[in-house]
Amino acid sequence: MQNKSKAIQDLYPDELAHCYGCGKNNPFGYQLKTYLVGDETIAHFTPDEKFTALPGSVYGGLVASLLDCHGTGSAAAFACVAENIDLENTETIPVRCVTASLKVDFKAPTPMGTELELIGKLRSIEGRKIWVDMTLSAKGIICATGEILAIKLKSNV
Ligand SMILES: CCCCCCCC(=O)SCCNC(=O)CCNC(=O)[C@H](O)C(C)(C)COP(=O)(O)OP(=O)(O)OC[C@H]1O[C@@H](n2cnc3c(N)ncnc32)[C@H](O)[C@@H]1OP(=O)(O)O
Repeated sequence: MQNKSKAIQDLYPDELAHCYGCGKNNPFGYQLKTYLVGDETIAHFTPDEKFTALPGSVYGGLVASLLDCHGTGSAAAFACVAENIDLENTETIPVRCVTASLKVDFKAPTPMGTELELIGKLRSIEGRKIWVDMTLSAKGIICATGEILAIKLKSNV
């Protein structure tokens, strides 16, 4: 697999870049960015206090939504690699992945105001079904794990 200097979400065409979690064209959203590095994907996000659950820790819905968008971004990246799409030399990708299933396990409180690191690993690709395993960590401690089943849409709509 290849190293990637551009986020996979920045390769979505403009009309599909409004996702609240990861769309580069949504000024109100998180604009999460997933990078392919070797055979893994990586993303970072630093939550602020509006995402509070218990004082000092992050609301689980945010954790789930970060895993959701990192998962679909990772699935799109892994699908592109499997299809020999050269991510380094393209402006937009033809692959669209959406979440069919997302499982989150909360392992430890996710701290507020600390950069979170999301890592994705491809488990398998079977036709249009792409499974990705993920971790969300803070300062090297795994706060949550996620498993996503992303489905590659049939058309490019
Ligand atoms: C491009 C920018 C993307 C940004 C995305 C950001 C992340 C998101 O939040 S996406 C939004 C949340 N997700 C959605 O709204 C998706 C809603 N669901 C759907 O649209 C459809 O159910 C969809 C597209 C997932 C699948 O529909 P369709 O394309 O008709 O495929 P379908 O034939 O039903 O399923 C394909 C395969 O997946 C399997 N599958 C589908 N859903 C599930 C599920 N929940 N669990 C297990 N397997 C499933 C099916 O059994 C089938 O398997 P097989 O090929 O072996 O028979």
